[in-house]
Amino acid sequence: MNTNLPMQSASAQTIDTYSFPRHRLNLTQSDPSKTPLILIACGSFSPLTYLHLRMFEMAADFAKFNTDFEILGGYLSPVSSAYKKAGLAPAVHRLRMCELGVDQTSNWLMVDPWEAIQNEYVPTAQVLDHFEEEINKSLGGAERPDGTRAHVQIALLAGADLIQTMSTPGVWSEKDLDHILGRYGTFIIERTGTDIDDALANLQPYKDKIYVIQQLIQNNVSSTKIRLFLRREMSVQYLIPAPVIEYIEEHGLYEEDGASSIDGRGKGKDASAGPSGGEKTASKS
Ligand SMILES: Nc1ncnc2c1ncn2[C@@H]1O[C@H](COP(=O)(O)OP(=O)(O)OP(=O)(O)O)[C@@H](O)[C@H]1O
Ligand SMILES: NC(=O)c1ccc[n+]([C@@H]2O[C@H](COP(=O)(O)O)[C@@H](O)[C@H]2O)c1
Repeated sequence: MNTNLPMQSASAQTIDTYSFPRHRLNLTQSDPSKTPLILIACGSFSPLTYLHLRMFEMAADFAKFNTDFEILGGYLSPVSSAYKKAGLAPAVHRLRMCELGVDQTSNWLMVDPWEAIQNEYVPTAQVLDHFEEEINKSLGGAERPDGTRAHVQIALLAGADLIQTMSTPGVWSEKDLDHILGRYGTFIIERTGTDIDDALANLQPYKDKIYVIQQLIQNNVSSTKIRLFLRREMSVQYLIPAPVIEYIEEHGLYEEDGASSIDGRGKGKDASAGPSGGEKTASKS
């Protein structure tokens, strides 16, 4: 596979040296009757799993067979260290693991370090604005076969559990929800343990921009479970990309639980991870 490596590794970038990764971006439309689309997956990726990568492939198939979108690219945007969720490895490691995960396995996915390298937590609405700015303002959107330019639709790619949090009071501001779902839209991958109808019940005003994707082959892997396995010195082979496993071993990541990084925002998902897993692990089983 042509791995098409970036000019500068995402994990080596700083706020001062940042440049938008576009080494695999093909801003040329082949079907002008379709709307060009770029998918953005925001998350912890601590660590990256095969399901995080599969989400893009499932969404690409869904877009191809069920919508009038033409996918031109996909980005992983790891959250910054300021998120302080339990089990969150430092951003530089999560960026590198995401890069290692996509470099050898994909010819269209990229890792954008912009969100991860910020000193402050950046809400998802602003992350999507960053992509809008880079792709439509700086790069001028996509080129149609006749040479004219087309606006690229930016959309959030997420699992059903993330969408369910959109109905949980205090997690998302109304303004941000309206911005994300009203302006950009979202592709949602169903997830074991999350009732999709329940998750979408309060989001009906935005239903035209919410695309729900069934997992035809169910994969219930989560980063929480991977961290739990690693702490117990159990194998995670074939659950996450091999270069990511090597990187974790090399840097001694996830040897201890993330309890010390729990903050006051209820992000301590690992706090009760016992033999049968913590609260979040259990809900996804
Ligand atoms: N098995 C899965 N099925 C569907 N969506 C998933 C799955 N695993 C991760 N996702 C989605 O991937 C995105 C990034 O998630 P994140 O990095 O928080 O992964 P996670 O596995 O849920 O992590 P953690 O277990 O640490 O909370 C989220 O939108 C999440 O819903
Ligand atoms: N208000 C917000 O913008 C908001 C709220 C909750 C989660 N998120 C994002 O969702 C992603 C996944 O979060 P969790 O791992 O906490 O489920 C992260 O990228 C995070 O930034 C954003």
